[in-house]
Amino acid sequence: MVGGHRVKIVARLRPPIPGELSDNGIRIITTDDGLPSICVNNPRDHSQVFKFPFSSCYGHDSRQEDIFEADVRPLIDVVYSGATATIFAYGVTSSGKTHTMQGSRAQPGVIPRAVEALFDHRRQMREYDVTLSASYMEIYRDEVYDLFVDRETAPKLPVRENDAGQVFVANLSLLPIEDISEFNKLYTSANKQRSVGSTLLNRESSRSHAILTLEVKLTQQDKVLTGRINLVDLAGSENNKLTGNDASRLQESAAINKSLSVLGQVVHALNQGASRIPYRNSKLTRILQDALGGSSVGVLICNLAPGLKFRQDTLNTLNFAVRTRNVENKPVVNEQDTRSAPKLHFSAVRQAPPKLAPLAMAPPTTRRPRASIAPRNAASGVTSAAGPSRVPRVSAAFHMAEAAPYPSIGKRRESGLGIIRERFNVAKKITDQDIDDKISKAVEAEVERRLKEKLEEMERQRTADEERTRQEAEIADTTRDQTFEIPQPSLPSGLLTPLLKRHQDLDNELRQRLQELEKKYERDKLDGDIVHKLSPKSRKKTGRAYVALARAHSEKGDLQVALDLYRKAESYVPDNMKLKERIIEIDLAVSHGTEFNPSPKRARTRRRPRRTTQARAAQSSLNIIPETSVPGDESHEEEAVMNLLGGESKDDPPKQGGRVTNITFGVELTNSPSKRGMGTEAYRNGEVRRTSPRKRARM
Ligand SMILES: Nc1ncnc2c1ncn2[C@@H]1O[C@H](COP(=O)(O)OP(=O)(O)OP(=O)(O)O)[C@@H](O)[C@H]1O
Repeated sequence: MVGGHRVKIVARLRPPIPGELSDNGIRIITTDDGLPSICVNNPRDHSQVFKFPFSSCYGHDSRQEDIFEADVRPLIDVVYSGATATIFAYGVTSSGKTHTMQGSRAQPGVIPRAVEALFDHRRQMREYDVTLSASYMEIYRDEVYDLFVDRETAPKLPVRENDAGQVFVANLSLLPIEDISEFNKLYTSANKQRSVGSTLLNRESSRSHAILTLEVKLTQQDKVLTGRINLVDLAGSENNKLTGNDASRLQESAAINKSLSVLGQVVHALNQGASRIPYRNSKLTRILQDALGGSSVGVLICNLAPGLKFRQDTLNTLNFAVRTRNVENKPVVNEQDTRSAPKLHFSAVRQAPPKLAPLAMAPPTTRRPRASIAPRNAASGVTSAAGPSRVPRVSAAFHMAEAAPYPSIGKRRESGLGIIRERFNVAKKITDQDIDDKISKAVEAEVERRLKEKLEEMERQRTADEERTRQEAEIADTTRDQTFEIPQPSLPSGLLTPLLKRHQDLDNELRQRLQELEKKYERDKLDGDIVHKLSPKSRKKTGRAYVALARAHSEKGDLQVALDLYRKAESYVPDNMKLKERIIEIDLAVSHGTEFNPSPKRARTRRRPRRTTQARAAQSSLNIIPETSVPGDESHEEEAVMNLLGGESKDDPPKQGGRVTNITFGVELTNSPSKRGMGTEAYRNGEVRRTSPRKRARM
């Protein structure tokens, strides 16, 4: 064990991009104790400034190398010591995550610099035999794809867990890399496969989470140290009003927002010391399990976008960062004795799981076709089953070297499975078919074992519940028997009535208890999935119910309970920005012990009548962008949200008669000259957006 390690937070503010309006609403200052802080004006009350101190904060003029040298290079030593490090870039769409991680040819980001540093370091490790390998996956709409496999044929990869509880992506390629130029070729080609799309906020917006893993294997006699660095470029959270997403983008966006919302729930559960951490609620969190409360050294780079339109997202990101910095990991050194079976890691299949090693000795059995092998046969004319409908990157933002066509990479393009085959062939001189059989059998056995375990666990639970119920029934029976043993004729009339009534009550109680147990059993079974099993309407309804409950608690001053309930609501309506806003406010009020003043519940507003074509034409001739004209607009959603939260609006005047309120984000509250009134006119891409009549009426 290397020792407890908190996730390190690095904040980076990008410069305004051409055509984008900027203001001084987000700044970096250095506090008296020398810590840099991100300062953000409250978007709802410009007289408030929120401060978020982090160990590293980078302004719009920061250089790629500044971040790398200060916050990433130290991790290279960690990797060479045999531990795992994970760096993930988090932030709203277009905040600069891909720029920070990949960069461009002129400004290479964390990834190319890390690769260079890993190769540089290798030269110093003369006493070891060092090999470097890479795997690269993307999580697109909650499915995992191998970016080193042609995207037309890439199958969805399953996420599994080995006996040691390590999560891994089965059949993910782990390719050896000899030098930087070889990596560049692979990486450039793979990036072209990544799902990207154009939105109003980003011409090349990542529609998936991408995880590149670089693995270093240090061999010295019988010992093998395995260090890894996971470099994660998360897809950005999206406000569909700003992105102008169409229907297909909306689905992608929902998947992105959902997985990021689960990420937030995982961090929250870890902070609360919860017994159940909802890692399994999304593939992203399952795969990042090791980096969040696991055995990896973690660095979170929070990318922030300037400008008023991103202000709420910035606060969401910073709030997530504040919560994440409390997550503690327990890094371990991955050392193996080569005489024993190697361990498995989520990113690697080249290492056979412990169970696989002895299988090489077993006699060959009948071959079973494996779905994951199908794409490998694509070259020989065999097409795979329906592939993912992903959007290819039209032009990779990152071109470190001229892309080489895959065939030139030759053997190194072999999948992890292929590498296992190759190794076994050398060692035991057995056929591909034998190895496929053994691997299939091992995987099947593992799946069967897990299923059995799960069923046994459920059975144990049911038996325990039944036993309890039986005992309760016995008590009830005893009571009844005793009741009937009493010689009735000798009793005065009316004496039995209370006893019989009690018996009746017990029966009812027992029946009720049984029903509760059944419900609980069903609930437990559904727990992880329940949100996804509900229809959108039911999700909204449930979310609304939680919000009502949360609101009642917050009005009573029971903020912690209210916060938990709001978070519960968020798992049902993860896209609800208003709800996120409320969570941040209460979270900060709870963590700083300050007062929270819930706004009064507003009466439901009547829905505006649909605009006619003529009205729309008249509006467009005035060149005004009405709020409801944004493609993919969800004004009805917005209204539901307002109902959900009592009908507040971003344009609401500050509470408490315009005085500075005590809602403190971050650590400290300062006053700045009031800029109130700015919120009455919204700006988008330089065009003035007229405030809607509905909002004007409210102001
Ligand atoms: N620090 C920076 N300096 C200069 N340009 C930047 C910087 N950060 C981001 N940009 C530019 O901003 C735009 C958006 O950045 P990028 O694509 O990296 O955002 P993103 O967070 O990855 O977005 P998405 O989540 O939509 O993929 C790009 O044109 C990028 O070149």
